[in-house]
Amino acid sequence: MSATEQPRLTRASSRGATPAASPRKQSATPRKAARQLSATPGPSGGTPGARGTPFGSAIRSRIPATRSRIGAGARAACQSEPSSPRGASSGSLLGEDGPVLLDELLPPGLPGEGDGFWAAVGAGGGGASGAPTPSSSDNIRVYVRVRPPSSREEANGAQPCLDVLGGQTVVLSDASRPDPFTATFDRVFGPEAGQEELFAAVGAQMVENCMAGFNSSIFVYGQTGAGKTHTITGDVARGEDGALAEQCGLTLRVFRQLFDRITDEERDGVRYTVKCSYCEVYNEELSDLLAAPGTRAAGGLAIREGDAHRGVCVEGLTEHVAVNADDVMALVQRGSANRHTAATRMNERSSRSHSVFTAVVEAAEAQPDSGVTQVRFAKLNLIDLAGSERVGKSGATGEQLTEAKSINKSLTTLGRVVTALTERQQHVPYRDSRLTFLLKESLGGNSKTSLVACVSPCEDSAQESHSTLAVVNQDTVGDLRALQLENARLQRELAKKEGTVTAELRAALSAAQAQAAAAEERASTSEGRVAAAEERHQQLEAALNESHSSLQQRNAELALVKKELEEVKATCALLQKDREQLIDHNAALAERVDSLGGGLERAESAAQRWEADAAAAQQRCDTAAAGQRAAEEGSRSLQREVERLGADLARLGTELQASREELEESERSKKALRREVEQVLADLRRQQREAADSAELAASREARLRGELAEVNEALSARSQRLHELEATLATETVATAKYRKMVGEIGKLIDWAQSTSPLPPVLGGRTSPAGYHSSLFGGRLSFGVGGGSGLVSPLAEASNQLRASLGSLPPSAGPRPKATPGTVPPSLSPSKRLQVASPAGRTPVASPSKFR
Ligand SMILES: Nc1ncnc2c1ncn2[C@@H]1O[C@H](COP(=O)(O)OP(=O)(O)OP(=O)(O)O)[C@@H](O)[C@H]1O
Repeated sequence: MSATEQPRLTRASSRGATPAASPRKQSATPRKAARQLSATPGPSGGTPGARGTPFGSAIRSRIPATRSRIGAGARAACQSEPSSPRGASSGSLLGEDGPVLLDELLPPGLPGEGDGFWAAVGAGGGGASGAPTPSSSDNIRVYVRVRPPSSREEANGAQPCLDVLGGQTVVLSDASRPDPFTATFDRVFGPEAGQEELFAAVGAQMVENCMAGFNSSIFVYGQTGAGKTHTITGDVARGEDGALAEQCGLTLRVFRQLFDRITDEERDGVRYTVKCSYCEVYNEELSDLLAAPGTRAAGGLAIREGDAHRGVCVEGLTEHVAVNADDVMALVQRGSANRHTAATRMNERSSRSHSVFTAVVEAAEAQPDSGVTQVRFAKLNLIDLAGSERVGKSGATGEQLTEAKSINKSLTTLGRVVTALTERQQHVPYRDSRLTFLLKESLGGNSKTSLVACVSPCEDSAQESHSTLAVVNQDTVGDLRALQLENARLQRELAKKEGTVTAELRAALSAAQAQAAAAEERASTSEGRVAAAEERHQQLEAALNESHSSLQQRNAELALVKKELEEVKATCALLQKDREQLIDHNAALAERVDSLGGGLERAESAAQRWEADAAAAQQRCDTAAAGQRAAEEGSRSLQREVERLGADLARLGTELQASREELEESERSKKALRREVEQVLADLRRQQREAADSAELAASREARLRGELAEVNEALSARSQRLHELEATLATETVATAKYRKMVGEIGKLIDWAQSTSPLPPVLGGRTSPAGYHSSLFGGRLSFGVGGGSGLVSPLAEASNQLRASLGSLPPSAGPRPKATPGTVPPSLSPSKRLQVASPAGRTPVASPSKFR
């Protein structure tokens, strides 16, 4: 097995797998080998190799011869297309910056359009003179499929322009070029070829490649409406009995066979897991066609270059475990419904994106001798490329124009990548487009690729068909160059070997000649000896000839051995690496086995259960991932809610702070108020105490006053009695006083009369007095005061005045009250008058005289 054919056996299982194929795996059991060898023959007659040696030695051994023929054919093809110089017949496409010619999409530096850059395929034929030469490549095979004319084309009376010759050659007769264009491929399928035929030739081989551990891809390429989706997907409806529809495409057929093979292998104790993903590249954006609705990442998914084991990975791309072909189809149908499609002039439902359906097939096999579980991975990609189109013809504008530019750009990059790979250039521009970066592992290295170029049979699509056939053919030059280099190297090696062999032969010849000379010398001594010498000479000559031819044979064998040695060395290097890893792993395992001891068996059976659970868990994981994404969305909206609540909270916090301050302020005022209230209460209590004291005082004063009043009343009643007595006396005396006054009055009158010059005496007691005196009824004071002598005051008046003085404020006696003289104050009223004058207006005097009444 050559280094490039090393199956891609990658990661070790968690229980200690060997990362690479072990020698045991490569030399399949007779049963498996028989099964593999009996698989569908390769498209160009090759038989799939035994397990671990796909595209077996039969194919490999005939490659050099075939290649040299391809080289010659290709050169002839390139030179025999004078009628189609670059650009002259190219269709106009639209590049990033406007219309570009089709041939500008071809890799630079290549000769004319007869060159192809897809794989080591048959060279483009050189028109009538071109001798089509089929070829095969280990890693890339190119097929052409010519679809039947569509009803639209038939209705338009379109003329056919393609002929298929011998199953490998296609001849395009285009009115726009004088000579027909001829190209040869691994296989050409005519309009009559059905889906099953295509699968048998293309799909079945890919399944075998995948089962042998190679990354395998099928691309469908071609003009829009040429039949790519029909070829890769087709009609996925199933009959009532579960039978496939006649027009069912490659995908369902491939997976049906893959699961049949898995079932077979599982009988031998190998456990398989198939995880599928489905994505599309649309306008250079990668999106998951199986993502739950509403979870598609804006701006597309990111592609990362993972570690050596994981390779390229797409972040966030969902993987779905499939256990049979129906599961796969359900996924394909679900994803296809999410693809970007649009109605174009060429196709009612034209795919506007590149879609990549990937199944990662994982095989885990426990090694009975070591207990190590070997895990192998292989990827199977089914790629439906968006249709290349001539913008002018398709009439694309706006969004469709952008799509067309993006599609054409990524197809150009795909071509450049393939060229770089086949020319073994140091830099391969994988990263120039999403599609090539995504498919990095499936394009280079050990991967096996089949390309199906789809073309329309009708003349109105002749230019597009010509472009398609030219593009898929371009790789011949790369392969030719590689072959030329290889050829030169072999020539140099042969020359070197020939030099060595010639020298050896010359040495042998001269040794033989020396021997012959010696023999001749010896023979000359004797006749008999001469004859013997001659015989010996003939023998030596025969031996020399024999050794010469044996040397030539050895030389040829040496070249083969050397080549094999190189392959073996490369394999050994890989095996050595694997061995070292295995040794490391075994050491770790041995340690683990020691430590696990008797628990190993239990662990093994538990591990088997875990493995069984793993698939279910994976499915749960997928569901959980979808759930998680939904939860993330929920969490994002919660986050927004939280932020909104946060803002509310902040606002409430501010309000709370303000309220707190207000509260503190009100607390302070409350405290002040409380203090005031306490103060008021204290005052009140003090006043109450004072009031109580006052009340007590007042009560005692009242009691005292009451006592005094009682005493006064007593005294009053005594005095009243005395007064009554005195009044009685007064009454008596009043009468006497009246008489006395009358008498005094009359005396006064007499005095006045006596002092006057009046001759007539005053009337006294109703009679005229001689001195003109008269009686007057004026008060006693005047009467008593008249004359100004106290000797005139009666004893009664004096007693009355004394009584009044002792009573102070007593009201005038019930006796007759003297009339006031104007300008004087009656002495009986003066005390009360004084009190009233001293008190404020409207107020009751402090000591009411009422109680003394
Ligand atoms: N080999 C075939 N046999 C019968 N019908 C076919 C065949 N190839 C294509 N068709 C029909 O032609 C039409 C266009 O084919 P399809 O959609 O596969 O084209 P396409 O290359 O995928 O186009 P686009 O790039 O626009 O998506 C479909 O109706 C399909 O059924």
